[in-house]
Amino acid sequence: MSQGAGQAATVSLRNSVGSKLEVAKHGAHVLTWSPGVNEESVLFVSPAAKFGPQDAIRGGIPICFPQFGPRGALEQHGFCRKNNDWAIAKQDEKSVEFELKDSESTRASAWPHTFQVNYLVELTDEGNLATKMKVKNTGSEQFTFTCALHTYFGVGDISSTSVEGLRGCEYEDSLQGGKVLQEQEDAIRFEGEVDRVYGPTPQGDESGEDGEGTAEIEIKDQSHKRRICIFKSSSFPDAVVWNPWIEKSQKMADLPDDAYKRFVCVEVGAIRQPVSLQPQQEWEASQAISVKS
Ligand SMILES: O=P(O)(O)OC[C@H]1O[C@@H](O)[C@H](O)[C@@H](O)[C@@H]1O
Repeated sequence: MSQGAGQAATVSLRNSVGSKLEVAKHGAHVLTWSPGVNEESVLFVSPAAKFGPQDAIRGGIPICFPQFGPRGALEQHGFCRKNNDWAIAKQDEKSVEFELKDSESTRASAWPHTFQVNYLVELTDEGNLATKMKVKNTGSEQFTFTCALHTYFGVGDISSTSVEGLRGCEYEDSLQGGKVLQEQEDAIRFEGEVDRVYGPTPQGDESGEDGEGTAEIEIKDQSHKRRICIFKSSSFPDAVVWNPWIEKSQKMADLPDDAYKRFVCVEVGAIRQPVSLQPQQEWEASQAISVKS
């Protein structure tokens, strides 16, 4: 455990070809991921991010659980991302698994259930970032939850960035009070604030002919001349596309006013249809991210 991003206690992983990543114990929050030697992190972390015990870190991969956004009685995006009680369950050179169980404070919240979340973060031999989230109902009553891996992807310039793979998909437009629309475009481009929950999104094919599969969603970043490929399991049926643009950025104390130009959030999750777990039942979902030029 060391101090990363200036202030957070972190775990660092590095593979034999020089790929590396860093995860803060606070929130089991992936902060940086560099797929190649001497490459900058693909993930955006705000230069004004806060790392205190009560803060949600602005950037990287916050875990939204057991509530996505304002869809329930809890605070926005649930209590996991601000939680300091994550323990390290397992760790080796390539992976680290975090574990969070219900505590006095979670039981006193508007979601008072008995649960266990395990979150595995792995650096693959190819330098890709693979994550797996497991939720177990360890109590004696059924519960429901929504969740997301709220990834902030760094881009060279949001104006020459597009998100692809969602054409034909239904989405709730948060900027129009959740109005349900259907995506007409092959490429979602950014000329203002975008805040949408797509779902269910089309499934990709991890075993494609070239052995590399077909990503569900791709971010095309023309400035960096790269594509970020997002693979997700079917238990993450939904995907959020979010960029705050200028006015919202100006209102966010932990984001410089012009920082919206340098990231896009594509967040895989189980959002539109809450997941229901019976006592002792488990749920599991995964995401893998790779970068191609
Ligand atoms: O400021 P927060 O709580 O981290 O949320 C950031 C954004 O997170 C996104 O997931 C939501 O769709 C947006 O509506 C929200 O503004």
